[in-house]
Amino acid sequence: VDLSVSWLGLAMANPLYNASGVMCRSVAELEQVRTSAAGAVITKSCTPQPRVGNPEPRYCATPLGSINSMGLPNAGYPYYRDYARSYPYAAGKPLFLSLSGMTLDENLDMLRDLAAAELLCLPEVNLSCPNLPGKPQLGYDFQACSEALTQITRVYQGPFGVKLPPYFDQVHFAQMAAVLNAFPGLRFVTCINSIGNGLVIDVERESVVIKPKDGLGGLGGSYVLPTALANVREFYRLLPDKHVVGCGGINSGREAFMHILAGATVVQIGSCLYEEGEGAFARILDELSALMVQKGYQRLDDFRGKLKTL
Ligand SMILES: O=C(O)c1[nH]c(=O)[nH]c(=O)c1I
Repeated sequence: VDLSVSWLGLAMANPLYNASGVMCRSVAELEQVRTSAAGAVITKSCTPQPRVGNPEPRYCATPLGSINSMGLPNAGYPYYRDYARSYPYAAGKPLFLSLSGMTLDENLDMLRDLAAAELLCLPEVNLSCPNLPGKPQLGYDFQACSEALTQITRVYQGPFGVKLPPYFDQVHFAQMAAVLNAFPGLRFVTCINSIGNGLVIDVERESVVIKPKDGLGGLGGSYVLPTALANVREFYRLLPDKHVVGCGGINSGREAFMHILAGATVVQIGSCLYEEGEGAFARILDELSALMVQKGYQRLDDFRGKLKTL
């Protein structure tokens, strides 16, 4: 079967890569992804200066997924920009740069520099970090998103994307789509970021499992799959001129198939990659291929976006 994807002027051998935040904070980790079976690489969301992030424990895996309140620990924008400078684009795996400034000005400063650097990587602007105490998720403030995107498209004229939080209301889907459709330069949306502010409890210890925010953190893994699929399908319908990147709950070829059936052009793995390591890429791709063979599909376009309704 042919797992290749052609989008945004990029050619990918397969639709699978890491979700920002997982296996992507250091060059060593980024190289682990790049030299794995993954079809692309994305960096950890960054701020202009390095950040230590929240106190530990700040990540915990559970049978149904994960909870994290990392607090945007990262090596700082220059570190990732320099990686992007020396990145071997000719090897055929695109590089995405995730940006998550603490303020709009921080995002504009990073994007201005990125525009001037004329690199082949593509920005994914994070509108949805749920773990910065006192900071609301920009993605839930439609007016603020519209203003931010207006300024972003002024300083960055190239193709870019945004990482969205999950939405849970059809009016919100429509309102956010109306904001996003006003920006032709915005070429993709990544749905979804973790479901913010969940609470995991350890019965034996009668305690929360992560330190920040008295235990509140973003949920990932199987917990979020139906919500992720809903966000992919709704934005696939509402943003006809843009791509949707699927993220959330992909543990096997079956969930990757679901995301693509719902309309995703490419898909990212987070919790599963964190727990299993880079071998997850080859395993999931093999499972997706086997499923396609079973169903008689030759390529991803044979079923992408063709989820049936009743
Ligand atoms: O806590 C984090 O670093 C984090 N964690 C997430 O689950 N999503 C995000 O966008 C971020 I920036």
